Amino acid sequence: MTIILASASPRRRDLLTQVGCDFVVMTSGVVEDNAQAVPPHELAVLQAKEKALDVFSKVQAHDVVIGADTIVVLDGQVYGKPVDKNDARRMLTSLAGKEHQVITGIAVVTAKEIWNDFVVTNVKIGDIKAEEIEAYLTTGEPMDKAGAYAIQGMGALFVESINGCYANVVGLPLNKLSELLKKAGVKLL
Ligand SMILES: Cc1cn([C@H]2C[C@H](O)[C@@H](COP(=O)(O)OP(=O)(O)OP(=O)(O)O)O2)c(=O)[nH]c1=O
Repeated sequence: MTIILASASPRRRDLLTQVGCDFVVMTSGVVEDNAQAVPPHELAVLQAKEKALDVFSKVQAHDVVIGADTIVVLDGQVYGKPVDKNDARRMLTSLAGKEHQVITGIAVVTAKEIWNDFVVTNVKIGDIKAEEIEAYLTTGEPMDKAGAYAIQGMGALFVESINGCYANVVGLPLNKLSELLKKAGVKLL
């Protein structure tokens, strides 16, 4: 049995490595569509499942595949990764001074069953000056992150408080993952 992380995200690799998991990475060919007409938590779960199932179709039947999808939700509106600098500017401007939700959908797929769930973390962004947004954009950090910020990077300068799982914001809710892996018969400890 091999544990396979169906993700191109370096953050997810780091988080899984942090908890001593022995795994390999295979990226899925799934194209995300955050405009689908389903509630945000369902969207995250749906896309996590799609990524995991796509990879599962290419591996051995006894393997275990983990997929995840992280989105930012502000007043019911879903923010994925920004398409360009203008999009990132728009996201950061609207997140400033408000609380939003970071939702990660997670799926663990085996030949027997698909276990899936999602985790919500509330994040309050403080007031940000326009010039700070411009300076942050020049770092390039926002571009591959949902909501255009990275709590684990310079984006931490904007985060006033969080309520909930930190790893969930970075892209992989480790406590929830452990719960799903146990159901699939995989123990990390
Ligand atoms: C909010 C936030 C998101 N992110 C990242 C985590 C995810 O990599 C990314 C959300 O995009 P995702 O579409 O969830 O993941 P991905 O495209 O990077 O990787 P894959 O689909 O192959 O698994 O945003 C941070 O790194 N820090 C943060 O604070």
